[in-house]
Amino acid sequence: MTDSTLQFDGTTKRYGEVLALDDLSFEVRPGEIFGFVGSNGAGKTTAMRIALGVLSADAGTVRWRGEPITLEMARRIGYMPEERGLYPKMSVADQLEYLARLHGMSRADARAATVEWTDRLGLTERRRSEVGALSLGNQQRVQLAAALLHGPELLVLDEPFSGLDPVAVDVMSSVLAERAAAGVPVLFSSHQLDLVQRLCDRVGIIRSGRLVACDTVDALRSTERQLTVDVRGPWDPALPGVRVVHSEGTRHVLELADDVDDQDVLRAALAAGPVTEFRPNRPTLTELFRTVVTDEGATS
Ligand SMILES: Nc1ncnc2c1ncn2[C@@H]1O[C@H](COP(=O)(O)OP(=O)(O)OP(=O)(O)O)[C@@H](O)[C@H]1O
Repeated sequence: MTDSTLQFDGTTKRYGEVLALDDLSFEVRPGEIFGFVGSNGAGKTTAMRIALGVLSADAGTVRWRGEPITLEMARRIGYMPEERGLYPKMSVADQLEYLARLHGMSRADARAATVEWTDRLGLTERRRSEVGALSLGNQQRVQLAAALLHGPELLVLDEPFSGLDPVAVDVMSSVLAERAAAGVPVLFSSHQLDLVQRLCDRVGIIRSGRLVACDTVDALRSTERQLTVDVRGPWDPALPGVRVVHSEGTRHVLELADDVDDQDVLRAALAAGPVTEFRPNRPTLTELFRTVVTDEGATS
């Protein structure tokens, strides 16, 4: 494979007793925005750090453009680590120019890119401020600028949206879409599943270091047979082959096994009282995530 796909292949990592990644395999294709989601401690950061070569795997490989990622290749990646590594006493502009230079840019290019990205991310007025004096959201914007200003050919971003206000979320979303449209593979982790649902071409759900679902958002949302039923009366919807995803008052979201006839569910509901709502339900990514995670137990 010589295209710019990022590929995890059987990646496994232990921290002592903790199996943080367990035979993790998936790929992020050129031009694709891939959302990496999972509970706290599921293994997202570990996977991303291995992709960057910051951490080594115990088994398996991560390849980009068909090869294990070398230090030289890593310079062409835009990486946003979970633990943000900015120098608090340096000004925003000095910081960004310095980081751009580390990525091999000339002084003039580094300066121009700093101006461009600080303008784009709404930091024009903050260029001369010390990073440590900025609000957390603005520090986050600087971190994003740092990941983007050298024109990376692969983006690996650990929770890039956390702490951003809605305007910054929109800017960030459009930047990711633009980079993907230019053919860059984009991998990012997030707990903001509505955002992931809106933005991503494909999503990988990781639980205890294993990939438990990986597909387009549409395909994932179609895998469950769910119904929303509202019955104005006391009703226990836990019929054979029916799992109650959640109930709120008289309104229930139900997941049906393959052999359950939805008309039987309707008859049972009508026997309990007037049915004011009965419709197939396409779960949101958030609902799907809850199902996938709680089905198989909580993570550490
Ligand atoms: N340096 C370390 N030493 C020991 N255990 C670690 C270390 N780093 C991570 N772990 C463990 O590995 C597992 C995966 O952690 P990781 O940080 O990759 O998860 P995550 O999905 O990024 O979580 P979050 O959403 O909370 O950021 C967890 O059980 C965590 O406690």
